[in-house]
Amino acid sequence: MRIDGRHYRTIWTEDDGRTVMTFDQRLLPHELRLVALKSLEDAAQAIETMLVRGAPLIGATAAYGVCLALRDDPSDEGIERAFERLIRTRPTAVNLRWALERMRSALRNQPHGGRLERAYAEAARICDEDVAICKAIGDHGLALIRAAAQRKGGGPVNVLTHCNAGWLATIDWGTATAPIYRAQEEGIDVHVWVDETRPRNQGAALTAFELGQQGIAHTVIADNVGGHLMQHGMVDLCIVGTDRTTRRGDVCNKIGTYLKALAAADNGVPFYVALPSTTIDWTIEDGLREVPIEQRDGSELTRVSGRTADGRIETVEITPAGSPAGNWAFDVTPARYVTGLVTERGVCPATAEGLAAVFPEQAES
Ligand SMILES: CSC[C@H](O)[C@@H](O)C(=O)COP(=O)(O)O
Repeated sequence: MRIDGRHYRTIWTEDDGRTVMTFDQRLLPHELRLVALKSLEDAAQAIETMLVRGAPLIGATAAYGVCLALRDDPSDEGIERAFERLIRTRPTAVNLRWALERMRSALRNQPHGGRLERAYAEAARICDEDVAICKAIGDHGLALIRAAAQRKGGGPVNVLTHCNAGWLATIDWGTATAPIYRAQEEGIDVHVWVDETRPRNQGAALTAFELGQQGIAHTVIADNVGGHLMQHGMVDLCIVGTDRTTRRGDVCNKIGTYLKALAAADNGVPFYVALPSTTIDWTIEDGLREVPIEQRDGSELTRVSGRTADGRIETVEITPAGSPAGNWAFDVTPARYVTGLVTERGVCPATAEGLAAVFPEQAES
């Protein structure tokens, strides 16, 4: 996707093909700062500090983190050390584990000599596949937006989204945003309600930024507005992403997603979740009991940052000193509130049978 007219992916290699480049998402939309990741520790800290974020991008960064680790130590122990360091960086997005396991099985039992090349090639394949997967999600989701446009028979299709499941969260295209970008290509009139997504404001900062850069009509709304808009017929469909979806279709996503799903169910608004197969955790069923929910520092809630009129980034306190803050970063939407899962192989019901029909080889393993 484009920033100031130039095409970027969110992660790429430069120079000798070994320096891993990304940009610091904590500074967007105010500054586009490119960052070179040069070591395992750089990659791990980029994930931990949310310099990069979003389930597929977390996975891809971890894959490159393994490559960077192998530059210092290509032994089996080196691979294990990298795995152990990276798996601890963030607990909820399952793409992290998926990417690390894939790297480990591509490298284990391979001669030490060619390991580094093999690692970089595998990480690049993970990225290329993610781009193709997101594009395919876009094609399948496009049919849903097209159908909404036909039902409506005029005026923009209003899509509500939460957090940033856009191209910044993936390698390119995004998951929830891919159908929107495809709709734009098809000339469908589309408008996006962008939940601000407190406390880190991924919607207000990142989704609004990327939609604006691609010329998509959008409006940023406070997190509590969506229900009101749905009651007044102002939302045609919701499309959100996910950090981990269980084999029976329970969806873990950014905190607040569940409340949007409840409001959508109460108002008969279709609620879709766009996801690559790499975000399905086939090892678990019950999202409420089995998905580890990240709890983050309360300061994310008690402080806000933004750019001042003279261009400085400032952080200010918004709560009384001493008030404790609870900061759960994700919640689980039970499958019964999900109208459909938009995957790279098509749209399916959020049920064990629905997912098994689309991914039979995974469901049986
Ligand atoms: C496609 S990324 C996963 C989600 O869709 C996204 O909404 C999300 O929750 C990302 O969380 P983050 O904490 O910013 O990494």
